[in-house]
Amino acid sequence: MTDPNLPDGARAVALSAARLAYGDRVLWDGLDLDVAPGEFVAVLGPNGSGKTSLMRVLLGLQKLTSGTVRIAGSPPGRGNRAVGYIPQQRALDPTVAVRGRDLVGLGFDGHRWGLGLGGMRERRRRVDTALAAVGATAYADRPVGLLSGGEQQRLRVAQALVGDPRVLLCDEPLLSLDLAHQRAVSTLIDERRRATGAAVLFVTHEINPVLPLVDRILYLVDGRFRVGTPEEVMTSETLSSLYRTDIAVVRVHGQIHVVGAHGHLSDLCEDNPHHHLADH
Ligand SMILES: Nc1ncnc2c1ncn2[C@@H]1O[C@H](COP(=O)(O)OP(=O)(O)OP(=O)(O)O)[C@@H](O)[C@H]1O
Repeated sequence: MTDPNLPDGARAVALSAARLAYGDRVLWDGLDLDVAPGEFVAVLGPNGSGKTSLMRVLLGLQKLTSGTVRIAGSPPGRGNRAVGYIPQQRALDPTVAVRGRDLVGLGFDGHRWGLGLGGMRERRRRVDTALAAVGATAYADRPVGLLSGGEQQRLRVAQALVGDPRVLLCDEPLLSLDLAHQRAVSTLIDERRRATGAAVLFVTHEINPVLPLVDRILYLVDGRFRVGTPEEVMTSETLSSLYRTDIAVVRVHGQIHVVGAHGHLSDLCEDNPHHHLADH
């Protein structure tokens, strides 16, 4: 938990009394969330509960209906370079001819190095390092449209990391990656937050692949939410109260399984990784 006496700039993310509504539809209200540097917060919830909308608020693409939001002490938006973003996976059109290396370079542009010779050299060095970190060096010069979904996703991770963000927003970044690359990408994100103190907000439908990394969970359901450690949030009592129905949370071999009493909770999805493919 963040020290309440910390100044705003010492918090990676500070949401206070945040409310987001589209017309009559309230996605969340009274949301207070301080994320400390280096903290890993998983954002969970069924389809439509407002996880991506939260990312959009933190990116400055969506205004809060009321309340305040600060990223590293400043308002979110284009001028705030503290944020790296790994968007939801969407396959790129095969005709996209931009090279992976250039895609990653976009994540660096606008940073403090300028375009002088030294800046260009630094840019190249950083891009090479980021490409190597995600294992994408071998295909960095190929057109991204021709790469597989998993290869494209690894480039997006490199793009988000190349600018050394203080906050890393990840919207289901493991989707479409095979198990080995899921591990590689989660390890990379984890190493980065430990090395640089970047805070991580990680939207996911599947908590188990990242459970060992998670400090706290923000669980959103139908306008209600709970923030706490996995031990506090992932309990039958808390989830039953959030979903307003009987839910059993079972821990098996260090994994968490969520079972709805009437089998209608596929949206919970820890046991059903396929549901969201239909939505995006
Ligand atoms: N600009 C908008 N105007 C009106 N409604 C919107 C807008 N953006 C999102 N919504 C609605 O807000 C709700 C939350 O959407 P959001 O994408 O944040 O959910 P999510 O939790 O990320 O869902 P999923 O798990 O399906 O990705 C949805 O019902 C969506 O239709």
